[in-house]
Amino acid sequence: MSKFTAHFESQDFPNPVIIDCTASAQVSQMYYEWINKGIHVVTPNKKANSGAFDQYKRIRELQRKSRIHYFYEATVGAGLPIISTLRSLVETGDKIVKVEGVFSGTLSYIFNNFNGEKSFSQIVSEAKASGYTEPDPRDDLSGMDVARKVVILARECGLQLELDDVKVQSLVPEPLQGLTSSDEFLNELPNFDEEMELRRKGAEVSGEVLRYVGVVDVKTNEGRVELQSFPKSNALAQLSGSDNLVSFTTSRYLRQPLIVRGPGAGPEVTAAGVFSDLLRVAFYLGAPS
Ligand SMILES: NC(=O)C1=CN([C@@H]2O[C@H](COP(=O)(O)OP(=O)(O)OC[C@H]3O[C@@H](n4cnc5c(N)ncnc54)[C@H](OP(=O)(O)O)[C@@H]3O)[C@@H](O)[C@H]2O)C=CC1
Ligand SMILES: N[C@@H](CC=O)C(=O)O
Repeated sequence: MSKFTAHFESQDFPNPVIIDCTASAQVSQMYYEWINKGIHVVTPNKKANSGAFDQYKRIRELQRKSRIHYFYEATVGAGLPIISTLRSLVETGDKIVKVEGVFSGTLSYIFNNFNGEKSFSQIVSEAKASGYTEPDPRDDLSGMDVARKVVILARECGLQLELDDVKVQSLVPEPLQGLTSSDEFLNELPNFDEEMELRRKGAEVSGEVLRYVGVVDVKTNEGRVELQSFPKSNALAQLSGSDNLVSFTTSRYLRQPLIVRGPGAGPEVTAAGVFSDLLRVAFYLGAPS
């Protein structure tokens, strides 16, 4: 842990909460210790819940048997109520069949704006400047950020999925996969604009648009992340900005899935998601609502 060490003990404060707003796996490895010390944890960081299943299970079991809270609503959909919706479906006895849709604000923004007016690399830079991407945008373009969300949602559904089990279609051009820095990657990306433009035109000639989707299939115990083309009449084709659209097909919502849609990335909505979790901790601890 180079930059960060939590020095305080829980008894120094009446109800300590640590909010981890990094994307660091190292920081997320501290959660067990913090919860064990009586420190509540709130985070938009996906690393703990999409890391090794045993570690995740250890945290969840400790948190369940302690009176310590661990909230991570913003790990999927930023400020949108995705985790809480899924939880309330499961807790009220519904059976989840499938969770699918656009889970990435960055890739939504990119494909919602990739209409022939600007190059692919230009739109990637805009997504980064808008604060939608991960600290390293390759995490978005490689599909790993969506794959992590697929794992998080799958585990909420009761599956024991590991990140490696998710089939991922990466959008990082093969020759750029070995680059060490994200700056180098962004500098090289324009060289592959033509390749992406061909894919876009391929969908366009059939009257379709490209969308990057994630799927948790509970029946087959599978997760996948892929670029698909959709007719313009499809709800996914009508997204705008950084919209996420998450569709829950369940026993209760079988013919007509329950849908949550809205901006799914960016500093404001993410901060709101994290703040809402913090208020929930305070409320559960007895603060007036
Ligand atoms: N941006 C978004 O729309 C959303 C983001 N999230 C999640 O929120 C988290 C943060 O994302 P975002 O705010 O965009 O990323 P940023 O890169 O803007 O912020 C990350 C911050 O974490 C700090 N940091 C990194 N490692 C450490 C460490 N070991 N100790 C202390 N500080 C550290 C960085 O400091 P420094 O700059 O000094 O390196 C930086 O200030 C990620 O986990 C992301 O997945 C979730 C939902 C939406
Ligand atoms: N980079 C992510 C941020 C939220 O998780 C995204 O684009 O969705």
